[in-house]
Amino acid sequence: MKKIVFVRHGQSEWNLANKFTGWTDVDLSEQGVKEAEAAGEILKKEGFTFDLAFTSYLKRATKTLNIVLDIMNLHWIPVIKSWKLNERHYGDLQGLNKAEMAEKVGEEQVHIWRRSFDTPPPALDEDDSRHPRHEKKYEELSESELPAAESLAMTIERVMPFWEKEIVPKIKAGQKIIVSAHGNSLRALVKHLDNISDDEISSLNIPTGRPLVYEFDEKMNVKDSYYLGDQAEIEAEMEKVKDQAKN
Ligand SMILES: O=C(O)[C@@H](CO)OP(=O)(O)O
Repeated sequence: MKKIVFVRHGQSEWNLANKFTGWTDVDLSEQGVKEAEAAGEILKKEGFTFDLAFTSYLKRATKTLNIVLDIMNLHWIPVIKSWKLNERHYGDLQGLNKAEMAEKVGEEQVHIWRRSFDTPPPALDEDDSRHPRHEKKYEELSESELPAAESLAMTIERVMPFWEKEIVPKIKAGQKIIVSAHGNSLRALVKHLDNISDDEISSLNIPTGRPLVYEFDEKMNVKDSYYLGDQAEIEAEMEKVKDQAKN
């Protein structure tokens, strides 16, 4: 049986502060470290092992992966990092509080920014210091690849080719893989794997630090998918993500 494990990074400092984060490179919170440790523990307990890992360029995902691999004593496996697994770029909203914004512009508007399929948030100006063109870690990106704000649809356009080209062939070759990424880059993947419509994807929320397993048949059809851990707790965490912009 071919499998892959996805994990959204543990709670970040800005998840804790309820701020739009996107490509802002914030650290894990104390609770986020604990969530990453719990992810490693449950993967170990359930008998998972990996021979290859993927993560983004953002430290909340790379640190989560390092903690998981540390607990599983898998420091030695190759880790492939790509900006293509980064969180969706949240444009000019990055740094703003979600609930405060809902108070200001209304919950409906914030819901559109957070969960609509193809409406991007307001874009960053090119000379804004938060624009990725000013960061060394994105110097490999071409002009057309550098985002100033992304919708989920735009995120899908960079995540899915990476999935097809870099990850799927390795699953097919029998490699056991873990991907440590982000709420919206993982929503892009889950949308594809579960064949979720553009409308329905708006109600999908991914909790932090919970391993999500996908099982495939030989033709890479999804046979099963499930979160590891207490299902009631996981449901409650998904609801909390959904309600972040409630004031
Ligand atoms: O702020 C962000 O980058 C993401 C993930 O934390 O938020 P949201 O769930 O609102 O898309």
